Amino acid sequence: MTSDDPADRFAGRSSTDTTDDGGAAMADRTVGDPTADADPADTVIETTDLSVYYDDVQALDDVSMSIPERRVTALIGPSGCGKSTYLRCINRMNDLIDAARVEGDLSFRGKNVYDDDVDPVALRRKIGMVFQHPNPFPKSIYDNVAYGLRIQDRTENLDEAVEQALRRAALWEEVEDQLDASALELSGGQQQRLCIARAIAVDPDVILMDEPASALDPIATAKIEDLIEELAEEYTVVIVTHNMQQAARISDRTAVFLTGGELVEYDDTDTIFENPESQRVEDYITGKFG
Ligand SMILES: Nc1ncnc2c1ncn2[C@@H]1O[C@H](COP(=O)(O)OP(=O)(O)OP(=O)(O)O)[C@@H](O)[C@H]1O
Repeated sequence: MTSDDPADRFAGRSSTDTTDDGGAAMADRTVGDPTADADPADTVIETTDLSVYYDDVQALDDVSMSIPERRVTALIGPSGCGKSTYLRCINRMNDLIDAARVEGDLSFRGKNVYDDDVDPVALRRKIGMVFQHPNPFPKSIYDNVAYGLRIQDRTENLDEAVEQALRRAALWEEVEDQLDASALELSGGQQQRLCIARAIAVDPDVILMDEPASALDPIATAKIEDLIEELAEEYTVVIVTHNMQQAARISDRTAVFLTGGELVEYDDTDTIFENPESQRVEDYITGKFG
């Protein structure tokens, strides 16, 4: 019998060789109560004592947190506190950095993504990523979105899949008459939505976003923010942002990292911004440092 567990599709394992509690057993070891308003089974990503080093520099220090399904989780904190490092651990993009060393456990739907039997390429199909600067391929709009599907030989109903991804990325109406035009002719905001369409075309479970709007003007930023909120109806979204107002506007949960790669507080976004537990977090969000 084939398992429906998304994690099976990146690890090539049987449905019986890991726990099926979605990592809930570890929830009591996390900062705050990450699943206060949700069933613990809704945890998609569970980090336990995650530390990352670049050679001798420690970028993350024993980070434990659970990321809930179909919510927007924002990672905020001053420059260099490890937000991007944490994000890149989730889909093993840090594998591409020779100096990076990861310790601890990071599970995606109950399976440690650093286990030997995990294929990072397959993992990245389930956990897509959108970067700070839009990076469409120098190809047509259509070919950008179709790219991942073609690589996977999923070319049946390709036109329909491309249209659906562009619709979900709120770009279809702007590009439906110019699908063969170069993606590089689009505006920066459109290019970023195209990159989001490219990421969702392969049907991921999680979308990681590293400051996806920081290179965009306010109107394009507003569109991306609206889109992120819509995407969370279907996907789990984790976003790094320097913009605290943006985190407050669009996220459900907020994790505050401070210097040294320490996760200082993680809670509902309203609590973080209105009633943080830690004085250091209050000082940071009120602009006293950072
Ligand atoms: N490829 C790398 N090689 C060596 N050190 C790195 C590398 N990437 C990050 N670092 C170091 O790791 C620490 C955390 O960096 P990271 O980029 O994760 O922080 P950040 O919070 O995302 O910062 P920013 O908000 O400025 O993007 C910093 O001290 C940084 O210099």
